[in-house]
Amino acid sequence: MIGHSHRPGSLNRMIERGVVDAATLSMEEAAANADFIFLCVPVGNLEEYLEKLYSLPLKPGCIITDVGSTKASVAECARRLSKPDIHFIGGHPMAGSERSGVDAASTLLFENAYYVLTPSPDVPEEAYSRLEQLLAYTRAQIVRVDPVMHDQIVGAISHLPHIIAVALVNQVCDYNGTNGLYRTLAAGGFRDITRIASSDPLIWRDILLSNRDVLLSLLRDWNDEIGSFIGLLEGQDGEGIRQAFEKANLFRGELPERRKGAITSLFDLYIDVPDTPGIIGQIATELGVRHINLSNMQIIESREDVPGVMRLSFRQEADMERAKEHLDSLGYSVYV
Ligand SMILES: NC(=O)C1=CN([C@@H]2O[C@H](COP(=O)(O)OP(=O)(O)OC[C@H]3O[C@@H](n4cnc5c(N)ncnc54)[C@H](O)[C@@H]3O)[C@@H](O)[C@H]2O)C=CC1
Ligand SMILES: O=C(O)C(=O)Cc1ccc(O)cc1
Repeated sequence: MIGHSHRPGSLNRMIERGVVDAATLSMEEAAANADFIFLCVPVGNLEEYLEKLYSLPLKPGCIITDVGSTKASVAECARRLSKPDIHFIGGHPMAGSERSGVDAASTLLFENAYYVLTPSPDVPEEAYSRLEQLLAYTRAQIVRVDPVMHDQIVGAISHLPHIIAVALVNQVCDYNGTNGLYRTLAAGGFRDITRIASSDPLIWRDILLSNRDVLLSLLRDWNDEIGSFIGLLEGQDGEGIRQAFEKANLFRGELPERRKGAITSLFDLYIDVPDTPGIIGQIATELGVRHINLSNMQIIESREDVPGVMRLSFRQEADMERAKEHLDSLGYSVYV
């Protein structure tokens, strides 16, 4: 497997982390003789990369795919460029995080996640199954979807929530300008539900612009939803509020529980610990020596001399379970 990046620093990190066998600054060199080419650049750079690739003498039968978060624009570009012996199959692994760069790479990232493929009708079944077989190594579940429908669905379940998270954080940030207590008290749950607001600004600029029409329509619907809450409050309509929560509870209760989705869930453990100096380091070391990957840790109540509750967040359920077992055995009170 050959990695290509335009940044020399990334090449060393790819090799050091064992993500690729060889790395090069030359796209031509990386693409020559490839059976599969994965484009993992921001959505706004996909077209320029596709154009460069289609102008090269690629291996006949080569499959080009991408991992971009929108699928309609790249599908349209590939349709325009199409060549008989080169097959483009758009892809979107629906897992990831707010982190970026090769240092965020993980072999388990796509395990049990949905991986959407959006082949155009003229892609031969033989080529589609070759890509499917390769992706089987990620242990993701492949789902075949039309690119336009993909953008509508992912717009609603991933892109719109990112906009809402950013708008919510920015609204509170503006209030905080007048009274710094907003930031202090926004610890905990507010931080959790707005995690995705920390996503990479340039990656998300491209995603939102690429899915602009879908998002404009979704945002108008969002305005209506918020407008209806304004109406309920203005009319002091308690029954309407109850019904809105009940409808949401019902639909949310039907969501698949422990499955990776377009927005990654974290698996949390809570431990009763005294808030003493060094406690965070002590627990992190315990988990580190057992190679248990921790995503985040936080003391929720941190007044001096009062027992604190520490929250440990894991990206993998298995890591959370191993951590619980180990910390239990050390005598900590651990809650899921
Ligand atoms: N972050 C996530 O969780 C997910 C991201 N995606 C998609 O994956 C793609 C890559 O995103 P991430 O891996 O998050 O970002 P990343 O920042 O880790 O990777 C982007 C790569 O593109 C390179 N790059 C940036 N600007 C470039 C330019 N002008 N020309 C050439 N290369 C350039 C960067 O050097 C970097 O190697 C995006 O299309 C994104 O929509 C898809 C699923 C999940
Ligand atoms: O941080 C998260 O949970 C994400 O939302 C990750 C993500 C980002 C972009 C995608 O197209 C899919 C998943």
